[in-house]
Amino acid sequence: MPESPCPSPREPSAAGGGVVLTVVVPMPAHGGLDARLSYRHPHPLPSGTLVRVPLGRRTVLGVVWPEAPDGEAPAREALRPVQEVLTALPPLPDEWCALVAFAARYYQRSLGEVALAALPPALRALDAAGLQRRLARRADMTPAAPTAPAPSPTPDQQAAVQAVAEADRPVLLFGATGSGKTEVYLQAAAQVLARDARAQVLMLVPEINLTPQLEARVRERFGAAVVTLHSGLTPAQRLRHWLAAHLGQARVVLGTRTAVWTSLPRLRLIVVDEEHDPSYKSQEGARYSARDLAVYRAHLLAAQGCRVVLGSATPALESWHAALQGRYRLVELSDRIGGAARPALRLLDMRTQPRGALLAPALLEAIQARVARGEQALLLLNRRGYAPVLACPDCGWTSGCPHCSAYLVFHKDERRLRCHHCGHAAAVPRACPDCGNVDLAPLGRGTQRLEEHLEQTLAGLRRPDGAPVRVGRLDADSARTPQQLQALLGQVHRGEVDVLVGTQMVAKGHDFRRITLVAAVNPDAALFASDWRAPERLFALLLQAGGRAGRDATFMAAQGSRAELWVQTAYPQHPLFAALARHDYPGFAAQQLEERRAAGMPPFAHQALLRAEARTLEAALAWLQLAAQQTDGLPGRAHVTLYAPVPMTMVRVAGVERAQLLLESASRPALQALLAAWTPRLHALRRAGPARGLLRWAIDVDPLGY
Ligand SMILES: Nc1ncnc2c1ncn2[C@@H]1O[C@H](COP(=O)(O)OP(=O)(O)OP(=O)(O)O)[C@@H](O)[C@H]1O
Ligand SMILES: [Zn+2]
Repeated sequence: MPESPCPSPREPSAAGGGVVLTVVVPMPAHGGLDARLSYRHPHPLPSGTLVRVPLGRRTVLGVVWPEAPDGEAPAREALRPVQEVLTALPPLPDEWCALVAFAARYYQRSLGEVALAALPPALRALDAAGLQRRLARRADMTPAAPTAPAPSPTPDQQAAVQAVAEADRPVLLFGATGSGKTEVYLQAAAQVLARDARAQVLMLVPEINLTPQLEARVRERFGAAVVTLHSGLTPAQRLRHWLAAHLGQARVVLGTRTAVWTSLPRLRLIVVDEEHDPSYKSQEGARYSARDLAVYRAHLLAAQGCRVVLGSATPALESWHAALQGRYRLVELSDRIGGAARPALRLLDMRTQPRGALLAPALLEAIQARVARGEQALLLLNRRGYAPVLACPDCGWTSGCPHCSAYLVFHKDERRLRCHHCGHAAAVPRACPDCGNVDLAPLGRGTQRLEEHLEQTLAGLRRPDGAPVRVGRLDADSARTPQQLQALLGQVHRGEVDVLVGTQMVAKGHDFRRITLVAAVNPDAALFASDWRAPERLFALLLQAGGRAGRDATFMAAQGSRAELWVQTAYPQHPLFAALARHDYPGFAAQQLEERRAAGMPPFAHQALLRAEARTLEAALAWLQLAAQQTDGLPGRAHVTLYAPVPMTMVRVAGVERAQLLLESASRPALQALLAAWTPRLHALRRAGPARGLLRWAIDVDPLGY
């Protein structure tokens, strides 16, 4: 990422009896202002101070801002007084302001939008009195002594912890699944906290509810000094946790993507677990990457000795490339804890299996044998529902969504057809709407169908204790609430479920101890998807899924069992599988990077998308065409390639047509210069209103998917 100077606090200028303050207010860039406004106040206030100021007829939360680095004067029309200063809170740290300023600039959003979205929503509604009451009510967070002792680190882990402490650049912790990366994060955190009685640690994870074990582990280790920040909290909880972090009482913040914005006055270590996970990239508002911002944040705090660790068994190719170039320090954990073997790959050539078989007979036998021995099996099928389409074999009717360019998925248990994109639901028709045929057939397979199939085929099978086999399913339907999810995960951990079927949710960092066999039922679609990141994603998914097998070396030895990853595919010769069989991420990455280099794709080029949504596809495309013309003569233009506007792969969602324009450049500064000059032109173009029917547009810098 490009560097940005930390803006220096502004010397307030005299105006009337007091001073003029620059305050950032919640305002989207569409107004043509950059969301910095001037207000009067009797005396100077440090930058980062939270204030309440009038904006139009409302009173809003604002942040006293350091003067713009270019000294450009903010709009002065509205020299109204600051209404209230939230003196109960210390100002937001300079580094926080610098992070927000950078993100607004880099992702082409208004400062006010980014700054206010980075604060807890409940804070926006509080006045000084309300805040005082909140603070008084807050329970005292006395840092409790750790409740669980740390295991003694392996030599590899010890070396990794030391490398983190000594690193002069971001660390990429590359370690196989189950190699003890989490333990490295915990020990590195413990070291930082022990060295400085006020130091704080930020741990980012892709998803908190899916891996409650991790939260439990962090809490066991650091006691009451831990707070979480994620979307599952109530607004009041979120505010309470945020305040604890901002006031320095929370020493460890464990959170998802949005937690990267937490105000942490003494941040000294940032961990990004499973750094390859696409959920670190926001898909709305400012489309930021929490991983990239974490790296930038540590860079802002380099002088204070803040470190950042990105960890994964399958790093994003961008991160891997940075490590190869030496921009990141590569630290490896080479073995699984306890010497557990990595799963052996078994490819099942589906071209030679009985036609229409959901599971190859050999795989079914293997599952039966394992369950009969008291082991667990995990089956990955990345489609929820019973069947992805309902079809009429007579006339060819298919269950299309009336609002989207997608099929309605057949959910057998509720007898409904559901669109997974817009939420549209309809009863299953009794007969074909086109020809009246009553024998409609589900096409393809989803997790519900696989679950049903397994329940039928395994019906006679017994576990070692004589009990019948239990099949469980983990997907967005079976785990609609956090409670359902917790209950299901608990059943798997306690061994009450023998065969677990699920979407990619089953592949995430679970530490299930008795799983010995993992199978990918139908991964082929991803091999040839139009998205050029698909192979990278599939490799990560399969390797991570396989990583759930055989994690407990003692259990494996006692069972005399061998961890296996089975993959059903019609393309067993695909090079991706050869690399997977060798557990060879570096080999896979080298081959992918070579392809990307040859094709001039990221990380060898930098991209941005202009997306447009409109009532008609023509309107969306026409607006993108106008937008493209606006790039004429802009700085950086000569070094940026503009592609023709195209419909998105999923062109229609919820009745809205979507199109996009890709910009690409070998030079990030050139692309940034162009975007910065282009954005105000686009706002002006929109205000002038030449494109009828346009609903929204947005720029996505470093997009992850098309
Ligand atoms: N030094 C150690 N001594 C004993 N047990 C350990 C040690 N380090 C880790 N473990 C245990 O080994 C298992 C795997 O470790 P951990 O969860 O840290 O791995 P990981 O690399 O984060 O895994 P994944 O990437 O698959 O989520 C856990 O049950 C953990 O408690
Ligand atoms: Zn739909």
